[in-house]
Amino acid sequence: NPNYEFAGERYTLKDLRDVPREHLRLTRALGQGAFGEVYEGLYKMRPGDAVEMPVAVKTLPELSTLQAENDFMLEALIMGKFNHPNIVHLIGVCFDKHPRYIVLELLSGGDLKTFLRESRPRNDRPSALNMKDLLMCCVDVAKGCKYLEENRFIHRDIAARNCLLTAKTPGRIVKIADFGMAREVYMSDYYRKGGKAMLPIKWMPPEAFLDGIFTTKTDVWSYGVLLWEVMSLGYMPYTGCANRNVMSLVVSGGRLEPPPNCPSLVYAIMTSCWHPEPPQRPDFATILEKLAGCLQDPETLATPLKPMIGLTESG
Ligand SMILES: CN1CCN(c2ccc(C(=O)Nc3n[nH]c4c3C=[N+](C(=O)[C@H](O)c3ccccc3)C4)cc2)CC1
Repeated sequence: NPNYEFAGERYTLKDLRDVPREHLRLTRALGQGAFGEVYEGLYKMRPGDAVEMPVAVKTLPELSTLQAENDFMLEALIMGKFNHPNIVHLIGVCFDKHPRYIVLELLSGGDLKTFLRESRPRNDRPSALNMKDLLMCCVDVAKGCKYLEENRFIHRDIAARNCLLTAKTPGRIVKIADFGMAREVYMSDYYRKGGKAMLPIKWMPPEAFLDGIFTTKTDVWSYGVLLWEVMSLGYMPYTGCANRNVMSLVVSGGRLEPPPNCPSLVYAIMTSCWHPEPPQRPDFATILEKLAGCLQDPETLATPLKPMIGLTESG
């Protein structure tokens, strides 16, 4: 069993529950296969059971590089470490042979970015969402981020595309669901800087894309951009602006404008997450307090949702 060093701790595969392949059956590709190799499946927890548990199954293509194998395994090890209602739960792995499977909690509502875009008000249907719905989504993600912060885990890719919903209907819960594998979905969100890994520049603070410095305050900055994504109902940040222009804009103090009708209390949280000095950015406990304040402010809650008009945006 290879050991893995991560965040100062040692992991081995034996710590993960082994799911017998014969107790698992894949039923359909999820999200029109948009998420690469992720399937819905049914898992017979105990052989004699009549009931089968719906699950999501991530598969590793048979022809994968050793690096991909390791990334896949590391993702399972990382997720196996977490136990929080706002982080997608790992059920187990099938690593005995190819194709390798990671078996995860099924979230049937799809990703947060798609959900927001689908929820934009249309003339035939005013938005199904209100400000409270949006703020509750933000609270869920902040709770997941606070848990990661407490566990000294730096996510590095907090964004609406990497969050999933249990359902689209009220009572929905948002969970952080991607630890490095979902990025092929929104490739345009990533930028190849100097031939190195693809970087989500529009979600990164200056110290990260300039000096490769990642701390929990990196995730705070990204969370501020996620707030903007939610309040804009799923727009691409810095609409129409190329990544390298975003870098120079942000370095010289430029920031995202408030989305239309964004309550000032919420915009104030975003801008606090985008402080140039990492230590000056709030921690997630503070962010949650500020969000609680927004949820108790009648004027904020009464703000109607209005999508951005004018600029068409990509992605
Ligand atoms: C009409 N709509 C069409 C779209 N539809 C969907 C679309 C996608 C999903 C889906 O992927 N659900 C997942 N549940 N658990 C995991 C999932 C993905 N995981 C992963 O680990 C993926 O890598 C991942 C991670 C973060 C974000 C996306 C994908 C773990 C569910 C419903 C609902 C009905």
